[in-house]
Amino acid sequence: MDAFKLLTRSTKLKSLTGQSALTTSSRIPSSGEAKNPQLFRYAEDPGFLRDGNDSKKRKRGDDQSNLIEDDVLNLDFFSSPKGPSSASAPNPIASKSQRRSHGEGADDQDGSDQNESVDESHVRSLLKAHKIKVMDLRDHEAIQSVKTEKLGAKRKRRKKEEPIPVLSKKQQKAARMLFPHPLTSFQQLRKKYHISRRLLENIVEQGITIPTEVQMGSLPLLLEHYSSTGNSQSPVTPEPDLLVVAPTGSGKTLAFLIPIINKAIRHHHENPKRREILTVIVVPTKELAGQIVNEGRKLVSGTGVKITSMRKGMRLDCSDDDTNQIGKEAPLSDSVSGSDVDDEDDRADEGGNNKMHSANNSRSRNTVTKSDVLVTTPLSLINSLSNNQTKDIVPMPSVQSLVLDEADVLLDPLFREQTFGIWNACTHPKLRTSLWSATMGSNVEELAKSKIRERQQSLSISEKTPLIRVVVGLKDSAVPNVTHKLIYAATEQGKLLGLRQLLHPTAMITPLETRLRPPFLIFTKTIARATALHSELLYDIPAEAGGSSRIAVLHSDLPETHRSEIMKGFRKGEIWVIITTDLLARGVDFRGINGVVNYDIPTSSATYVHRVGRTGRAGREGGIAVTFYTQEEVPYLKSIRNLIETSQELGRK
Ligand SMILES: Nc1ncnc2c1ncn2[C@@H]1O[C@H](COP(=O)(O)OP(=O)(O)OP(=O)(O)O)[C@@H](O)[C@H]1O
Repeated sequence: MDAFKLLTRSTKLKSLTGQSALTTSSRIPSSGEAKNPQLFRYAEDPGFLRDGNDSKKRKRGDDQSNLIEDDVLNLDFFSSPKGPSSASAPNPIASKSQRRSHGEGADDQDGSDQNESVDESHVRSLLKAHKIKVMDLRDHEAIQSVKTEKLGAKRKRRKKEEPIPVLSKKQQKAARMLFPHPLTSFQQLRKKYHISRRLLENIVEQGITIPTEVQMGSLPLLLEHYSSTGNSQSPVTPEPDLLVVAPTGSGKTLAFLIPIINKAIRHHHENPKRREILTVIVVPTKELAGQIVNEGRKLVSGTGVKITSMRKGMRLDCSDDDTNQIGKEAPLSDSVSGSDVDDEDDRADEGGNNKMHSANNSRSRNTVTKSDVLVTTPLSLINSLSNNQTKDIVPMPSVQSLVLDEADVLLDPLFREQTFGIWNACTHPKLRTSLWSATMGSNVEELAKSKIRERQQSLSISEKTPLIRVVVGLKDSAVPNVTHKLIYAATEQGKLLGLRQLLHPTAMITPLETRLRPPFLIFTKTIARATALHSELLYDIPAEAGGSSRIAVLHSDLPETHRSEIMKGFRKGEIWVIITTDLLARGVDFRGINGVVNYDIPTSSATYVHRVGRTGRAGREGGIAVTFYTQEEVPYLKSIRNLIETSQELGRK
């Protein structure tokens, strides 16, 4: 009897278009990098752009542009009003003729490759094809006031007493849509945005050649203010605060690292004797912090920029006075003491990071970090700034960029107070904040908006900067390139049986599309269940194949060194299966993971999105997400099923 089939009333989800079971299993994430890391890559078919201009689609586009009245088109949240610099900063919503009259055409010919000579309709087609939506999130009043100012000035010329019309909601929505030129090649980073040559070399050296959608949409916004001269003394447009929602594995890390590293390189250039923390990146887990530092170190190689992860006992040197100079001993005080970080220790990978702390505990307690970029969990930094919460939080006046990665979790009640504490500690008047995640509810947007407003008021900052939102694909949806299986297991015993069949697939009874080849992750809802499942499966892998060493359990109760060892072992391919909790659900990037098993059903859609997003990264095809559920877990099924259908729909479009 086919026990597996008996237990598996597999839900009837439509299969992805053109994705047969055979192709799913013949090309799996562990078989290598995708040729193209983009998720919505049918955009590369030139026919698509032709289609994008066909009558049906054009009609939709025209509808949209029809909504944008002439006057609304004049709204330009980016450009500085006049001056030579504004000529070459492409106004994302100005008409072609307006841009020509501002001399933008000349810039196209001068500095950049042919992609930049694209006209506005092509820009819109590109953004649409790659499912990139950019929107100004400022309050209606702010938009209205820009509108009013512009209209007011115009009408003054026409007829003084004429009342200023109020924008309808529809018009306001249309006015908020922005169409910035997307980044179509990494070479543009240098040609157009003048990033450091070495930084570009470091990107290219990693074999990164095609920008992903989130990079296409967000990098121009974060770099545009230097696009004219390459000189930070004269930024041409205000750098915005940014909210980015883009699928898991779509390259958000690179999208926020490139601008902040470039900023640090400029800072060193302009202040050769000064090193201070310019950027704080806050993440929910130590695993993610370690990973970002590793990614960052590849990018900063040879640039003089230093990126460090926050460790227990580490003291920060946040002073912005001249005593904080490279090569000089930092001043000692209550919150700032000790010597500089040993580069050797500091350069280590995740395991090494911890090595320093455990092997040299007393020394690390006095460590000062004089890094340019600090990556930290909320609690580690708060503890460091408040002497383990025994004193007031020390401000960090030098920090100019605050990055909240997995922002929805960081603004969740669990972390919110700590995250806001860090945000408040960043007192630089020009602080820019960016929030990144694959899922972001509207409450997060509202929280971010009100925090930015509150901070500006409390620090009496009069400069009004744009708050821009970039969305790639559909907000809060799972990656479209993963095959989802919902498997009814009836009971706990049924789950175990089902899982064993994934571990030991038998051609006869395991459906082809459900075969899961290592490496993969198994998620449980609690540490206790993860531990129990690990004990249960420990001897399932035969000794000839490596036995119990191939399967590990990872959760937050384990010592940091142990956690790092497991992460390293998995990355090296020594460990094949990790049983874990939601500790590894977010941000962690193991490139060639073939699948994810939800041994316990996720209790929220966001958790589902992040867990299954550990596979199918950077455009890799063939990842599988298997979710077991028992009778008790049925109530959670509906939202997950809807989410899967939406993501499949997205993949088909
Ligand atoms: N342009 C690119 N070309 C090829 N690979 C890329 C590119 N950009 C990023 N990657 C790779 O894609 C993988 C996923 O990137 P990253 O971890 O930044 O995703 P993410 O969007 O932050 O995902 P998550 O939401 O899960 O945190 C990484 O291995 C990264 O090196």
